[in-house]
Amino acid sequence: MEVLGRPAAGSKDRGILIHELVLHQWHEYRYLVLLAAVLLGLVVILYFDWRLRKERSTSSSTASTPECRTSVEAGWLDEKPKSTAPAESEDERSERREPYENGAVQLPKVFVRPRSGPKRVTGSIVDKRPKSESSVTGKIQPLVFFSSLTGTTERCAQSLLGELQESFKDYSSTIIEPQIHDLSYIDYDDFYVTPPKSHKTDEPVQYFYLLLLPSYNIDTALDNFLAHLQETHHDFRIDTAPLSGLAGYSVFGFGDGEEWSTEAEGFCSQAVEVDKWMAKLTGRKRAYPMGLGDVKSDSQRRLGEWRDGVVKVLLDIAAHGGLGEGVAGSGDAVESEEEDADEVVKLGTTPKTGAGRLAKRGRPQKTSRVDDLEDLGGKASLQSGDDISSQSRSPLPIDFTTSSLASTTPHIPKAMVPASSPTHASLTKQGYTIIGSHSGVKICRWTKSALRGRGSCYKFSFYGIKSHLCMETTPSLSCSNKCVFCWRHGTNPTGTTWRWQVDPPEMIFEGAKEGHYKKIKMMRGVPGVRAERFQEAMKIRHCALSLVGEPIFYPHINEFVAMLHKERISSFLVCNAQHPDQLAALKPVTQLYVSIDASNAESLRKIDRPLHRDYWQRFLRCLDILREKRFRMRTVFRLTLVKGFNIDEEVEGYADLVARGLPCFVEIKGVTYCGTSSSAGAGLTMQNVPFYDEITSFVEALNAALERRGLEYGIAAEHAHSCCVLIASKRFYVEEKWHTLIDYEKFFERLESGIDFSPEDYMGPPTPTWATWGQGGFDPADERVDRKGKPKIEKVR
Ligand SMILES: Cc1cc2nc3c(=O)[nH]c(=O)nc-3n(C[C@H](O)[C@H](O)[C@H](O)COP(=O)(O)O)c2cc1C
Ligand code: SF4
Repeated sequence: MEVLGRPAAGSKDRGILIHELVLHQWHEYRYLVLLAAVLLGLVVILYFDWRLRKERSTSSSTASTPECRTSVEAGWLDEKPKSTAPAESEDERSERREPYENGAVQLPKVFVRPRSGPKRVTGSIVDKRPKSESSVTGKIQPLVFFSSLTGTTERCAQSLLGELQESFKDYSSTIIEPQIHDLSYIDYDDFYVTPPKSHKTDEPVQYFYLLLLPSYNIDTALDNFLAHLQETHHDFRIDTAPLSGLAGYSVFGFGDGEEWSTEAEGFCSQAVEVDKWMAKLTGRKRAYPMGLGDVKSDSQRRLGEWRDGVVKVLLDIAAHGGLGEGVAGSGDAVESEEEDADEVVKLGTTPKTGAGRLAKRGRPQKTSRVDDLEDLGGKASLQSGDDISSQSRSPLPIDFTTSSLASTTPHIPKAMVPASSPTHASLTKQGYTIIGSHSGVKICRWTKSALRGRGSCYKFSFYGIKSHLCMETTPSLSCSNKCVFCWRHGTNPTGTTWRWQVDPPEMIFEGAKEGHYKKIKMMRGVPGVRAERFQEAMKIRHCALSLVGEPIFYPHINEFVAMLHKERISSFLVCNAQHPDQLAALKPVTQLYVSIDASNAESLRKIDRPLHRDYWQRFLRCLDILREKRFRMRTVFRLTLVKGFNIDEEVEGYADLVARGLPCFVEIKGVTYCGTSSSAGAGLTMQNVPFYDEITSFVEALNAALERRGLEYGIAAEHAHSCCVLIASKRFYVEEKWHTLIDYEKFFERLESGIDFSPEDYMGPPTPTWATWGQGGFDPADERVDRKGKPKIEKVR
């Protein structure tokens, strides 16, 4: 082993020698080596720096997105060119910058210097909000919105408008004169889905909404507004904050502090809710805190304070181009946890969470869709005294097609028209008898006229219905339209879904008959009432389910109609073509109408002002359903002509609709002007009522258009006195004579037989000659009188 160790010892000595030599050299030259290394490093750094400068000055083609700009870089990019070119104006500069903001022009690539050590983040927070959200561009247009039932809020809104106009008159370069809108008469889609479009394309405008709202714990139009805000927020097709383009908004609520002393008890509860939804829809752009005023004490003072605050904010936005951080008193856009808490309900926590929270406010409690159904049925049975099994046997045909997940349907359904409500008072004043909580009955002027032997309405001339034997009623005072010609004086409840307590059909039927007979009896002492007619009138033979509202909206409409038929009362049911599912489920009635108020979607939107967004699809589906039903019951299109709305150039469109629905009859009628403030608010005046000549010209044109399409129709009858003409299918033209009358006895016989039957099976005798086209349509057995009761000579065309 020693022999082997020798060579190893020699090589070790050599290694030590080399090591010592290197060490010696290092000590000798170390300063020189270090100096050379430092110099080399400097040269390398200078080289890269030169390369970078050269690249910056020549490159113009590599991309960078605006989001990538740090504040320093942004400063560099926006720096004025150091050339000798003439100075740019601000407009020119903004024009030059605009393409960067659009991302249309590509910016020079920013060189990122490699760094050693931990990563350092520099620059300001990148604002990813849309431009419209973070700053105001162009002029500001304040819009005052109000809702009012008894006029208080309207008056305050009008004077606020004047004060705002005065405040901003010297700021016309930045603030456009404020405007006012009644929430009952605007199309929500125009203002509350996205902000309105500015008419002046050259001048960008941003809107500032000021909402003045009362609160009602009964159903009013405000419930629809709230439902619209909620549905818009939850609509999966649109952004959850589609109003973020507004410059800002603020709400002022009016309430009664004596009755509802605290917010928890419901003081200004609806204004509070609107404010909450507006915060969501605008992406939290509450520009000034909500104001609340007690109409019994401090509302004027509070409104004044709120107005001053809002004016300051508006001037501030106009001056600084945005809400900024420090608007006095506004705080954060979220004023309470409520706005977020609601999201929790939406995302699926138990409905009780939301219910408890909202109950605090004294407003309807949110619940799930399943709860809505069960509760509605359950409550209905409790209300009516029906047993639970009978309720569960007949589920309510509620229309959920437009209801959202977080429905506004109250947990405890409210009365549609409570006895204490202004709607009740208004309808009673108009002569309606309110039955239960959602139905009404009224005797019409033709019933009174027939009792006095002064003529029946067109239904006698066309179908053989004597007006004094006819009851006009509706099981639903609510409907899903806001027609410009509606008689309801704008106060009635409207809704896309049935969300009220449900009265049993027996109660409505008994109540309607009682109310009708009571009114007939009141005619006993009226001069001219004929004894025999009075006697006859004490047995109702016909029922027009058409008064106001939407009869098929009532969940038990089929049961109600069956009760009429059981007592051999014929049924004429008019619906507004907005509820196809209910229409499809409707069992035979004597005559089924759909209102055809326009020939195209745009015109229908203007005249019927439907609440359903898919109103036109619903309308067309109803026509298809009517077409299917045409061999099972008499089907009718009812056209109500309103001059300036739905007559001009619409003949061909109406003819197309007839071709689609193939109704047995088409009734064409001129609108009746009811002279209410609501019709005036809708832009309707006496000028919109067509003359009978205009009606007849339209009818002739429509008849010709049907003929051109090869459709077998003809003008069958007229009743000039009601401005009404009947076009009928040739199915009712037998042996050279129109047979538009109905054989009611045959109708009941067929119905009771349980065997399928068609309209021809209960076709009556020929239409009387005096009622046919060209004869005027006034029954010669009656006496025609003028408004003062003086005999009048019937003019025959
Ligand atoms: C039937 C009815 C219900 C009301 N409900 C409430 C309510 O729940 N909370 C509230 O603060 N005020 C309530 N009020 C008071 C009104 O909001 C208040 O009178 C308001 O000024 C009415 O405004 P308007 O005249 O513009 O319709 C109610 C008033 C009535 C007649
Ligand atoms: S459908 Fe009838 S009740 Fe409803 S708004 Fe139109 S006219 Fe009035």
